[in-house]
Order: sequence, then structure tokens, then C-alpha cells
Amino acid sequence: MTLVTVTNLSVAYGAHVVLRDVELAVSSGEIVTIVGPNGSGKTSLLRAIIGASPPAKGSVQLKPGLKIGYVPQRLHIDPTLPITVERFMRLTAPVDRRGCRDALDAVGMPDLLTRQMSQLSGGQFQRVLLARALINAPDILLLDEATQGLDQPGSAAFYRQIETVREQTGCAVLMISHDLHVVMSASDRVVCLNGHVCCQGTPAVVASAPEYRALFGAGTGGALALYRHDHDHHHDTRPKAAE
Ligand SMILES: Nc1ncnc2c1ncn2[C@@H]1O[C@H](COP(=O)(O)OP(=O)(O)OP(=O)(O)O)[C@@H](O)[C@H]1O
Repeated sequence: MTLVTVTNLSVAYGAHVVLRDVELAVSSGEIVTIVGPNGSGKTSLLRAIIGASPPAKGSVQLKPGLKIGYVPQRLHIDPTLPITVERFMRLTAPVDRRGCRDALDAVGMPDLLTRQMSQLSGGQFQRVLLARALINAPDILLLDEATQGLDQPGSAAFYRQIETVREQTGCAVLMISHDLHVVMSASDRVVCLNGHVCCQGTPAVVASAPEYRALFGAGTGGALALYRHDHDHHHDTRPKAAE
């Protein structure tokens, strides 16, 4: 069943059009990763899906009654503010201690309930955000660079957790990531965005591409050259060798 259908979507901030003619559909249980260079409109697309950026053109259709869990790119909590994990989780959701504990269990952090938010490591903090997003049993999780600031093993562990959550709850996942090499194995589909969808494919297609090895150490520019697809246009960000 299709949960999210984005049709011919354009998003603009004033006269600045940042997304043009984007088509995207996410089905139940699917893990879809959006990659693309800085400023390519990834966050704007997620914001359009949650209704925070009205379309300049086109539409976003959500399955009626769709429950969305959103994990933001970053969330700053004043380190001098005394707030436990439980209180933090209950700020935005009507949930009891049991519900908080279950959500923390689901992200593999059952013992954090009484800890201070300020005492958490980066990885623990992100998992608490994930747990908070899971409280209402969402049909789809939207993650905006949820592993920002984590090291590679931390990111890999986080994405494994996402896969586990998907297996256990059946929720779909639409996430933005720059960690292509870690995220690929966890994704059913990778969508490359650069103001529009320039290409997409399964990780298997990506992994079997000869250019795949160029990813490691090649940065985002290399990553964008990886996908097997037919280009009928050019991007300044594409390395010359990929032309
Ligand atoms: N609220 C806003 N007002 C005006 N311009 C904005 C706003 N939010 C984003 N933009 C612009 O829209 C473009 C796309 O931004 P967006 O945050 O969607 O990109 P992104 O791909 O998520 O980038 P990054 O990888 O750096 O997070 C950028 O040029 C950005 O400056």
C-alpha cells in the first residue's frame, strides 16, 4: 500500500525554487534513502511531506490517517536544563512511563529512562529521538540526517537499529543521509535528489556498479556518480570522469 505520494512537486522560498517536478512514492514497510549534495532540497522535501512547506506546485498525498514519526536533523537542549529522558519523551506525546520504556526497548536503550538528557552520548541522544518518534506507532518514520555527529560505527549501529525497528513494527522509513556507504545496505531504494529526482535505484544496482568503489573516500561528489541511470541532463556537481 502506498503511504506517501509526491506528484509533480515544486517547493519555493519566495522566488527561489528549490525543488522542481519531484515524483516520489513510499510504500508500507519500505526503507527509502534520499541522498544529494548540500542545498539540494532534501530537508525541503521532508518538510513538504509533513506539511511544513506548502507546495508551490504539485501535491503531497498521504494515506488517510497516516501516522508519521519525525526525527529532526538536530535538536539542541540546553545542557544546564535538568530534564530526564522520560520527561523529555513525554513532552510531546501523551504517553505513560510504560510507553516510554517500550519505545526505549524498541531502540535498544532500555536503561535510559531516568538518565539526564545532558548526560547522553550522541548515539544515545539520537536513539532517544528515535524512540520519541516511535511512541505513537507511526506508519512511516521520517529521518533527517539522524546520524549527524555520530562516528561511522555509531551510524552503522543506528541504521541497523532502524532495520530492526522496521522488522518489528513494519513501519516504512524515509530518511536523508550523507552516509551513503553505511546506509545503502539498509535501504530498499536510494533516491538521488538535486533540486529534482535525478536518479534512483536499489542498493544492489548501486553496489554492483563499477564506480561503487569510488564512493569510499570520494565524498558526496563521488557518491553522486554511483548510480546507474540514464541522465538526460547535466549537473555541475557531477565529477568530470562521470560525464
Ligand atoms: N526557510 C527557508 N527560507 C529560505 N530558503 C530556504 C529555507 N530553507 C531552505 N532554504 C534554501 O533551500 C535550499 C534547499 O535547502 P534544504 O535544506 O532543503 O537542502 P538540503 O539538501 O536538506 O541541504 P543540507 O544537505 O545542507 O541539509 C537551500 O538553498 C536553502 O538555502
